[in-house]
Amino acid sequence: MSNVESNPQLPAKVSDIFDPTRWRGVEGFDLEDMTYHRQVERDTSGNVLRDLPTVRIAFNRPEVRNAFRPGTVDELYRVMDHARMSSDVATVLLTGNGPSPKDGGHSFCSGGDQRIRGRDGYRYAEGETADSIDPARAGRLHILEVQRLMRTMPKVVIAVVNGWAAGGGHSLHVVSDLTIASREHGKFKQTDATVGSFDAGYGSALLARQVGQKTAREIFFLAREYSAEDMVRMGAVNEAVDHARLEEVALEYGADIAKQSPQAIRMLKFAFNLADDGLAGQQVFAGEATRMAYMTDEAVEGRDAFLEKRDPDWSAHPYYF
Ligand SMILES: CC(C)(COP(=O)(O)OP(=O)(O)OC[C@H]1O[C@@H](n2cnc3c(N)ncnc32)[C@H](O)[C@@H]1OP(=O)(O)O)[C@@H](O)C(=O)NCCC(=O)NCCSC(=O)c1cc(O)c2ccccc2c1O
Repeated sequence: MSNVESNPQLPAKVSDIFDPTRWRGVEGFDLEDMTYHRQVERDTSGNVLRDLPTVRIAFNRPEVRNAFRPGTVDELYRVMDHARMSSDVATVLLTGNGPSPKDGGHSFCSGGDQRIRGRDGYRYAEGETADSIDPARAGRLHILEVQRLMRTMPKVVIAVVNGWAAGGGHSLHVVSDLTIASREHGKFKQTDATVGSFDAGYGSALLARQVGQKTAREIFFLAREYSAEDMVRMGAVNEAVDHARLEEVALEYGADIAKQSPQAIRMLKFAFNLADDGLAGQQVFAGEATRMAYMTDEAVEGRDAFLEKRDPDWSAHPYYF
């Protein structure tokens, strides 16, 4: 065992391809269904030298193919929002821990936990099954709130599909900015209609933008299984990667993203979203345009003139064409 690997500060190995030397657990979260790690550089003894600009968010219910229940979604939203507000984070990797201790199956996410699905959405429950549902709390469909957060956060979200992406898990990969998938274990299946559900928002409409109308309808209407290579051919996955190298390659993506201008990345993400997101997309893009405007001397003159109770002097600011 090397010095690094014997360092007691290393986080637990939460997944088969998780390299504890590349990460530290993010403190301040009491997580049950998710894990949250920050990429770090360590010295030869394994001590953290500095944080690096990628975070790893992972579903941690491999025994049910990383299905999400309301508490899982609450945790996912909290850590995703923390990543959104961390100004030194450029890239979010969304993945699943595993494989399953029960049968060795690999999963990214298999969508809503069907055992606690009620007639009004997914129900909070003390235990794992329907008999422990909390009747005082309404059903939730708030994975859609997570989708909107992923879509509107000014960071690149990469789905790192290490196993099954099914149902609502499939939609999470669709809404991610980029997807890389395990060549051996990455499997895609849109099971919504099989269980009487339908993501009629990003999960279907955005998929049709990515793969075309006929193919998207095939994926939803037939609920067939597709490999990572199939999805690369269809245009929904950027790259199929050897399973053992999946997280390493995801970090290489993160390193390349971190070489680009943060401002350019967020303007590009919001520009890619704009047409499909309508006025809500325009609002997000326009907010960043306003931020850039505030950085100019021209906008400073407008503010200063107001505070100094005088007319603004625009003479130094031409009508550019
Ligand atoms: C993902 C699979 C194709 C994998 O098949 P495989 O044969 O490899 O594994 P098993 O089927 O044997 O599963 C092992 C183990 O895990 C349990 N499990 C798997 N998925 C779930 C799940 N989603 N919920 C509960 N439990 C699950 C399975 O029962 C086994 O348990 P054992 O006790 O028997 O060991 C396959 O598992 C599969 O098809 N899974 C179901 C996928 C699915 O239909 N997901 C739900 C789709 S609907 C949805 O996600 C959804 C959620 C929302 O919140 C929405 C909100 C708004 C709009 C739409 C929404 C939406 O569509």
